[in-house]
Amino acid sequence: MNIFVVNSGSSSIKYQLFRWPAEQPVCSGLIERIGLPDSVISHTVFSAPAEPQKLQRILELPDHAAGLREVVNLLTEGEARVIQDPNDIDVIGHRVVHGGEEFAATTLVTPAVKAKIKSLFALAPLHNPANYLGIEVAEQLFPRAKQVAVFDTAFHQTLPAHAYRYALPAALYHEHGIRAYGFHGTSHKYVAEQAAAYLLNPAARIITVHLGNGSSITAVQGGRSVETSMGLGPMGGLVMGTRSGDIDPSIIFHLINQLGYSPEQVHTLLNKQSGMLGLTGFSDMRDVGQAVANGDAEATLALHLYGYRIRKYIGAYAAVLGGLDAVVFTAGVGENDAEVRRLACDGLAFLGICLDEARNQKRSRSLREINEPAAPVKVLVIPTNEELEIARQCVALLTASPPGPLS
Ligand SMILES: Nc1ncnc2c1ncn2[C@@H]1O[C@H](COP(=O)(O)OP(=O)(O)O)[C@@H](O)[C@H]1O
Ligand SMILES: CC(=O)OP(=O)(O)O
Ligand SMILES: [Mg+2]
Repeated sequence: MNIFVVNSGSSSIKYQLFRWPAEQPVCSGLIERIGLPDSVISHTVFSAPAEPQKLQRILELPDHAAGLREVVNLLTEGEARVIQDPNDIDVIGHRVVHGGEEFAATTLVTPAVKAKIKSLFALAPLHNPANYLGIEVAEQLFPRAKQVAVFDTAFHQTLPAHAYRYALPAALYHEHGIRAYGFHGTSHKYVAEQAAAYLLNPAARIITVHLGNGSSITAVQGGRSVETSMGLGPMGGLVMGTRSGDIDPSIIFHLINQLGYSPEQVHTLLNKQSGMLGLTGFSDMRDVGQAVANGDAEATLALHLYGYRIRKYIGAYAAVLGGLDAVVFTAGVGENDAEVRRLACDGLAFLGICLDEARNQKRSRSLREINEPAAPVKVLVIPTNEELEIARQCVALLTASPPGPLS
């Protein structure tokens, strides 16, 4: 069975092709800068034991449809070809960021599911429109494939009401669904399961720290999400690449009433111009690190603010869990940035979190422990793999109630 997983972002598409049941992908890739004249496709074909074959193309991809069409060409034509025809794809797994309260699990895409995803555009404006477009384009390009939606919010549907409700008039929840939903659930679930297996403890109390362009932190107990830092939409909580994370709501009214911002301008400010970009001029943590190395005082402050926010949440979530077995760092920043991990864990020895700086500095692409050997709490770096988790969930859905032969 060929499963193609699509993770459409606002300006990028990540993808992997799996020939199930092998969990090593046949190929994977990333399209960046969609909509700009110099879009970049980085495509890798895996053919172990040979070295992976990598190719990169810079071309103009005006939109996601053009991007996915180019991927289909790579899959079916030329030197990197891995399938004969788009009809060889049996299943497409789509990452969908916001699923509201409707979707606690992976689901087949139907017109009603698409309508629901569309109705949530306003709550996840950087993500759901791109996810929706990815589904529409995939339906055209792969007409024979089953389309499956895997929601970032699904893993967090286990949050208790005292965690997901806001202290607002109750009707806003009952009539309008205003509550915390939580995001990056596929990633938090994937790394929490890896950590529990590593600890040989399915009941483990784990804090998973997903630090990518968007960032969030989750408290997991016995494999279930019990608290998470993002709320109604993917804006609250930690400091991110371009999003502010937690702010006092009175700032919004000050911006509008005193400084003349329109609601749209505030929205753009908090989503696209804040976070590390707003503080330093750089949204990419590698650029921030370089600025810090060059002695930039604002960048140094921003990095401390970023680490401090994570530390504050780790303390809070240790209290939520009533103790702690492991802290897991994952995603682009969490997996690669030793200084961020050091700042996030600084001063937490009283909770049993003691980093071993030599282990923290080591680089590796697999699960590793970075705590002092005798420390009571494991601190782990675990590479996330949202695409693999999405493929697994597609298989689980389709084999639970098989609608017919799959391949
Ligand atoms: N070697 C590195 N050191 C520090 N940060 C890194 C490194 N590699 C990647 N990153 C960070 O990871 C971020 C992207 O993470 P990723 O998980 O791919 O995010 P997203 O899925 O949200 O695009 C980049 O913005 C960059 O800041
Ligand atoms: C939900 C979210 O913030 O996703 P990403 O990190 O991919 O932007
Ligand atoms: Mg991501």
